[in-house]
Amino acid sequence: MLNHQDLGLQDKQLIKHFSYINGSWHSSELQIDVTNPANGEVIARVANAGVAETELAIKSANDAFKMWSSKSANERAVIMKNWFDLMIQHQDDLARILTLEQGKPIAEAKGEIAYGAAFIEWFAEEGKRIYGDTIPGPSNDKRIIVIKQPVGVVASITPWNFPNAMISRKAAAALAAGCTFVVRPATQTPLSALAMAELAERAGIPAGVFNVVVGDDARGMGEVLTQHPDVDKFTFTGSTAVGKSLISQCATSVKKVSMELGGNAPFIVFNDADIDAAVKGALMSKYRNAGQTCVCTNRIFVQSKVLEDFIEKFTAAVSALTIGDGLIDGINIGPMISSQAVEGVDKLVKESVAAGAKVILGGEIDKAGNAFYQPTILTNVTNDMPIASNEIFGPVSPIISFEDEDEVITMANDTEYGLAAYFYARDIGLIWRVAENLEYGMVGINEGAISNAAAPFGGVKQSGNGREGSKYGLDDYLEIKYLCLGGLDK
Ligand SMILES: NC(=O)c1ccc[n+]([C@@H]2O[C@H](COP(=O)([O-])OP(=O)(O)OC[C@H]3O[C@@H](n4cnc5c(N)ncnc54)[C@H](O)[C@@H]3O)[C@@H](O)[C@H]2O)c1
Ligand SMILES: O=C[C@H](O)CS(=O)(=O)O
Repeated sequence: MLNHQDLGLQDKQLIKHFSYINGSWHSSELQIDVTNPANGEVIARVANAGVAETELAIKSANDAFKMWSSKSANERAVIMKNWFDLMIQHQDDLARILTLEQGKPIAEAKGEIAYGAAFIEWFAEEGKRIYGDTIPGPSNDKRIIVIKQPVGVVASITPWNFPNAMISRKAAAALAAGCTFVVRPATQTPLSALAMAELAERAGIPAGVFNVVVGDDARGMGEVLTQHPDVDKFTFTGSTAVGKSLISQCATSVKKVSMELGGNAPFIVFNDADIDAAVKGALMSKYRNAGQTCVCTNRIFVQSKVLEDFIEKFTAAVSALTIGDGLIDGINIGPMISSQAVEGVDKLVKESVAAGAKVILGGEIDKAGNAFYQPTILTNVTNDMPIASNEIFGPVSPIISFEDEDEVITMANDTEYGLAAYFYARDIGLIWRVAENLEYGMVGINEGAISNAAAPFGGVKQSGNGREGSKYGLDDYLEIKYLCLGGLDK
């Protein structure tokens, strides 16, 4: 196992080995190995918390709620701004920790830290704008008043693909609203979450307000987080399959729920598109994090007149991508999270080739190691092939040709998912029709990078419910209370 010195951090105190509960670091007998997906090296061992520690974290959050929610929005904002400042101050170390445990290229990891911190900065301010209403009453002796209050204790489970930003996108909104927070991060990537807890403590976030429980008993810990009577709201980011199971668990106590789930993003190139811009946008939206993002392009639809031109330019661009250890500057494609993930992607490719798809680039596990999959392009793909109907979650671009607008809208919408969609066109009438007819929560128009803290991130259909980021992102952490003031005519 590497020791702290080998990890190359400026601030070695950012590597934490214990769950963070009620302002203290909690050891456990068993341990979990945290491995670098690029080479399989054990980079750290963390204590393996379980149901008991999860229950303790919820109790701590419940005990801290009155104190935290009674602070003014300004007081909470000052502390959250400290947290933001520390995240930016330690951006390089946090990014290195992230790449070591998750694999993404270091430049992307630095981008994720800035993206994650942006939610803390954004919601520190939004918390000051939680407005209510006064509504004209039905008679002159009554007044209707609406106030908004924090929902209470928030429990969450987050994925490995954005181990910093998926936590801060939730925790920042929760804390700004006056809620307290418990997160169980993915087992593969606990170090980023624990480093966030270390900086939260340094920022002055009080004990019990922000808690991180790390353990590999996902099911057992999940049952506590979704069913404990002191949890008022549950929020999850991950696959649709797991999300469905967690929603049903939350039903037992009618918890407030928000879900950020899977995707199957169409990327549509129309005849009048700027092809060079479309190639750039497709590269960004497809190959970020080796294709392991929920909003990654999953199907590329190209209108027939520009098909050959797009394929030629896109193939040249993808061929230029470099694959290797994410810690090496200039690497574009790092390892996937595991060799099992690679095998799953390779299976989709092979099954689709058997059904008639053609590999024009890549299509194999890379010589860099068994967790590396070559940036791949398939042509002659149809919408019903496995590579098109499944969320790939890997660096593979299936290209599907189409003739007209109605045909491509029908194909693009023919999925249970509805998270992100992208299209490139110039005709303003077509832009409005396509934007309104795509059944997705987020649509990039002549743009492949759409995620930012000011925008409402979320999906429709089986991609989830609720929104994270933007002025809408607080709604999931607030309850509306209606006050009816009577007897005012005396
Ligand atoms: N919509 C979004 O914002 C968003 C963001 C990131 C990832 N995702 C989706 O997440 C998926 C990839 O991430 P993943 O492989 O970590 O997803 P996953 O659903 O397998 O795991 C997500 C989290 O849930 C935990 N988990 C798994 N089974 C559980 C159970 N039975 N009970 C409780 N917890 C359980 C995991 O340990 C992990 O922490 C993709 O589908 C991707 O689209 C969506
Ligand atoms: O994959 C999950 C993230 O939500 C992607 S993004 O960084 O928010 O675009």
